[in-house]
Amino acid sequence: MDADTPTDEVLDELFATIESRKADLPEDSYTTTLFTHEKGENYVLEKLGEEATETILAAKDDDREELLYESADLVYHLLVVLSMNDASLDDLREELKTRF
Ligand SMILES: N=c1c2ncn([C@@H]3O[C@H](COP(=O)(O)OP(=O)(O)OP(=O)(O)O)[C@@H](O)[C@H]3O)c2ncn1[C@@H]1O[C@H](COP(=O)(O)O)[C@@H](O)[C@H]1O
Repeated sequence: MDADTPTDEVLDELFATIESRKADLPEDSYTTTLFTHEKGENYVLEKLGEEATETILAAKDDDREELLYESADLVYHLLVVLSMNDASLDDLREELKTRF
């Protein structure tokens, strides 16, 4: 693995950014719009479902590039849902580790 290969730190950095957005709610932030939407958590859950559907369609189309794009959207929205429910990326890691 060369120095440019992303590591799991990418997820840590992303989750830290999401948590920062939740705390500060800066303007001009898509993440802020998710935390403050008038429909509340339901809006983010709808987006999560949309991204899951888009990921499924990309996989069915055998479109690797699109699959990765939509998978990234899906992971991002899932991390927002975890943050909204006061769960962390480490909590998810712990749950996954129990399944080894
Ligand atoms: N990883 C993401 C990320 N992935 C997806 N998205 C947003 O999620 C939205 C997805 O909605 P849509 O699917 O409708 O948009 P789309 O993907 O362009 O369109 P489709 O082709 O998928 O239909 C888009 O507006 C994307 O910009 C993200 N927004 C932010 N991040 C990360 O969060 C950080 C903070 O972002 P801000 O809060 O906006 O500063 C950024 O630096 C990124 O690291």
